Amino acid sequence: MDTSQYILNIQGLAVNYGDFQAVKNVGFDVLEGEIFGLLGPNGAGKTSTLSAIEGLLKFNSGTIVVNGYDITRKPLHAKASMGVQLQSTSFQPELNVMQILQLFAGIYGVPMNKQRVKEILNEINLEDAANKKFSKLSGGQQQRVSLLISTIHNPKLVLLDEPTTGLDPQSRRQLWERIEAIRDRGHAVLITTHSMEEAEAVCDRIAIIDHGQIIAVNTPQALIDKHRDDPEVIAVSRRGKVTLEDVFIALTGKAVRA
Ligand SMILES: Nc1ncnc2c1ncn2[C@@H]1O[C@H](COP(=O)(O)OP(=O)(O)OP(=O)(O)O)[C@@H](O)[C@H]1O
Repeated sequence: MDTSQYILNIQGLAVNYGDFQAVKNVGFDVLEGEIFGLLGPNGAGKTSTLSAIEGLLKFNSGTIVVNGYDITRKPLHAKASMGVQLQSTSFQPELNVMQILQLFAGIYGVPMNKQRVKEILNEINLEDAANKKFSKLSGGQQQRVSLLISTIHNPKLVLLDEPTTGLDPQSRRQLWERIEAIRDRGHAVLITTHSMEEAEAVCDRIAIIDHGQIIAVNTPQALIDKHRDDPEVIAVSRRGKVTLEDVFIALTGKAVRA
């Protein structure tokens, strides 16, 4: 495959906290125009992997290349190629949406006058929110604003850490459509989620990580097809239909993680 299609390439990634190996020899690629899901039980190593990609965490070995830039050797270029969805708590609650968008546009060096802010809020059906304080928006509206900010500088790679947690079904579906729209504009999207329904619905490919190691990478459907007849999958499947969640539980075990 033409390696220029890889927006993110990770090889041999290891993250240790003291003597504890949280991420072991992790490798995967995210391609231009795909939504890639990183799935795993609590404590599997998803956030550690994401933090390493974001340049927030010094990793012990391996390479991470974003848009052709090695995160260790060319951190500024690599970071400029990424958009990270910040948690709602990262925003100043006293600022209104217009001020927040202009603040982040300024940080990224993107020209953004009031007219442009209104236009992009219009695109996400939030035209009435410009003068509202961020803290007064609903959870779904806050997520839409933070998704918008993650793409404000048109990054090649967008990193979304559990973007729909806590949203009602309508807001969740609307956010899925927005994430797909980001993909369809040619961005690569890396998403973590605990919702297998979400992964099945929006991810083009997924990787399952457990105890710091990647144990499967494929399209959701290919993983279901590959494992549908496994005795462990049949044992956990409910109501006769094999889902991605059944495969996930069969591969990672039924035990609840601490
Ligand atoms: N700063 C730290 N110091 C020590 N151990 C840590 C630290 N951060 C994470 N860990 C441990 O590393 C492992 C991986 O954690 P990580 O947060 O990457 O998992 P995760 O897959 O994102 O989990 P979750 O789904 O619960 O968010 C866990 O066992 C966690 O307890």
